[in-house]
Amino acid sequence: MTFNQTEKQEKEYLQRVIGIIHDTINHTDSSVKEHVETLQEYKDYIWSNKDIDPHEIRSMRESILNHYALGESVIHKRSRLGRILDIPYFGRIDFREKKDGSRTMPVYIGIHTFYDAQNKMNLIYDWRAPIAGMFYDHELGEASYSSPAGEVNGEISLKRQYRIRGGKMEYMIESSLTVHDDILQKELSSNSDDKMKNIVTTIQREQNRIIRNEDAHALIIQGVAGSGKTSIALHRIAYLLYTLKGTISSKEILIISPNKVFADYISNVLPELGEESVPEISMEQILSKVLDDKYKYQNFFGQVTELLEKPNHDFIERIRYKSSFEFISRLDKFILYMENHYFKAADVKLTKHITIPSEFIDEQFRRFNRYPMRQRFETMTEYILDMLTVKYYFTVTTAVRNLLKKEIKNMFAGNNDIQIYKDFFEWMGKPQLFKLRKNRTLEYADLAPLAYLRMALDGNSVQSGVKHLLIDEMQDYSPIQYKVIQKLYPCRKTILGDASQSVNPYGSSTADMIRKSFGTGEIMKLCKSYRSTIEITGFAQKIQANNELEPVARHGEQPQVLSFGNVEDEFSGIADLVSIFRKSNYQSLGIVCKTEAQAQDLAAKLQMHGQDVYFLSSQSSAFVKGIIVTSSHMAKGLEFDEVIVPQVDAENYNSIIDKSMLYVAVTRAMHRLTLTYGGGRSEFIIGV
Ligand SMILES: Nc1ncnc2c1ncn2[C@@H]1O[C@H](COP(=O)(O)OP(=O)(O)OP(=O)(O)O)[C@@H](O)[C@H]1O
Repeated sequence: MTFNQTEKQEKEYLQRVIGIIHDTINHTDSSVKEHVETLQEYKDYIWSNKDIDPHEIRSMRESILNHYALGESVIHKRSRLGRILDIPYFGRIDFREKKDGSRTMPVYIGIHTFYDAQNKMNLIYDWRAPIAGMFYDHELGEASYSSPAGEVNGEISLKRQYRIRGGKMEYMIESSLTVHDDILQKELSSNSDDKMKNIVTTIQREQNRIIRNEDAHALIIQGVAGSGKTSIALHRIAYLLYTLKGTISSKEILIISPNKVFADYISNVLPELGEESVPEISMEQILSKVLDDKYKYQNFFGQVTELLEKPNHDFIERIRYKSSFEFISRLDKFILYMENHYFKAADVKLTKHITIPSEFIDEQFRRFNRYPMRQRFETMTEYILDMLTVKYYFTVTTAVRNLLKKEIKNMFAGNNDIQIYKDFFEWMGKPQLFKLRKNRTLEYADLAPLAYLRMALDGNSVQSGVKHLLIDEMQDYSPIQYKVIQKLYPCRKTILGDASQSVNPYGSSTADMIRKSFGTGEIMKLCKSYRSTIEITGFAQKIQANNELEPVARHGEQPQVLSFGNVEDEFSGIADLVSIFRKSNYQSLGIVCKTEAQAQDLAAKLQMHGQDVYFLSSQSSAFVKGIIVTSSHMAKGLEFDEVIVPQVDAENYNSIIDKSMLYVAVTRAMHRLTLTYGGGRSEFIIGV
């Protein structure tokens, strides 16, 4: 007989579980109170007794620290319990192990484990627990999971999904499937939020494989637009924090994210899953730090803007070449060349009677070749002075030591970063590929090679505090950037992106290129797209086809392309669309322009027209709900219920990079999409 067979029984059981959670919360509250009172008692005692002996103080300090730690863990437990009251669980499987005498066990699955201490049983299993993995991976019938004691085989005889909100069961669905389509459809049809939400109730099988992959040292996820890459990567982090508890903590994970707005947008997922947020950083910050933040540089946003607004053949060539593997191999050869030609030894007169011959100094430079070049000076100095002391009883003074070190350093022609980098281009016979901008500002594409050179000369500063690195929007980074990353962060990595969504088409990387740069990596693909309706996905496919993409079966309105006679009419049309949006049930509207300048201009005009819109710029640090006017570059990774793409004119959208931007813009739409133009229609939307 099935445990909780009927919906009525399930509803009663839910209330029983909630009652037990309440009891546990009450118990936890009194435990917190006790800890607070005890700590207060200690404090009072210390304040009122001036002559406590040191022995007693020591033992009291230990007790206080103990109470404090216990109190903290109880508070943590209390907040977890508070969270599960709302949705204690969302799924159930009945599993019977293939073993004599074993009984069918109902496994209720939620965001956190809940153990009923009184009855000594687990009432809810964490979605990350090995047994819970079967909920995502298996249909009814034979199933297995890996436990610490080995593979457990058995059979799933029942599978249910529940929608519980505010502690009330809205409905339950019994299904033989992994995750029932109706529930997924309901999730996907709902409106967007101001922050990314967790998808723990509807994780799909192919997504679960990525979340739970513990083997790959570098897991590279190539996923089509809206396939859940970012969501999955964050669930994977939560999974790793659970599975590897004690060996990795949130602080030891680092996310390389494209900008502050995106970091803010995803910041809720881990806390929703009961984990702390993890630190984030940008690629530019990492590279600039390697160079001691010494140089002014054009940032990535600046590079993209320049490519969009003032595309210049030479600039494109510089970026393109610096993103090639040939460039890396030339750079490696140049480093070898420096090793052989940049150190010119000379005699050093240490005192009136002692001169160190150049041959001897040169020999030492070669002897210490296992050290990076600029690290040898100190070691060579020490070695030479030691030899002098041993052989000639020479007394080394600080002045002599400093003199010798300075002389040796001056024999090396590679002490100035920018100079050697310039030399490198001369040496290759391609001096035109390096250009310093006004005020000695480096181009973005030069930041990584310069950091690479610096690390070769000074040694790597391995960031051993980072145990797992997450890189989102992987397609926007070039192979040389990955080389630097690999040297700095030799830890495990999860890297995700979509080659079709590059805003940096001349300097982008595919999954294969990333694997080649790292020298290792397992590539996994996500081909199903969940964000947009079939109609929107079909429209995007006509702009830039991806044969691997499979849209989720969810229908909606046909995207519209609206033609206006001129820009003024187009603007009025957009203002009308904004008014229509306000009357709709949708929560978020993204007006996504090609460039930031266009977005700023449009936002200002709409504001003048009395429309309450928010201009999201590259300087913004938070995502807001409502009506946003922004550029494609900034919109990347975000999503909106409705998207309007203005100015899709032939003049505005005609290059490869324009096409990429248009693709990014249209794939941000979940439910409704409109494109407008006031002049000639762009070739990218002819026939769509
Ligand atoms: N299994 C799932 N259940 C419910 N929703 C899902 C699922 N997978 C993805 N989604 C939804 O699809 C949308 C896209 O997810 P996400 O932003 O993670 O995709 P992405 O691949 O990173 O997108 P892009 O590369 O286009 O920015 C989100 O609204 C997410 O909640």
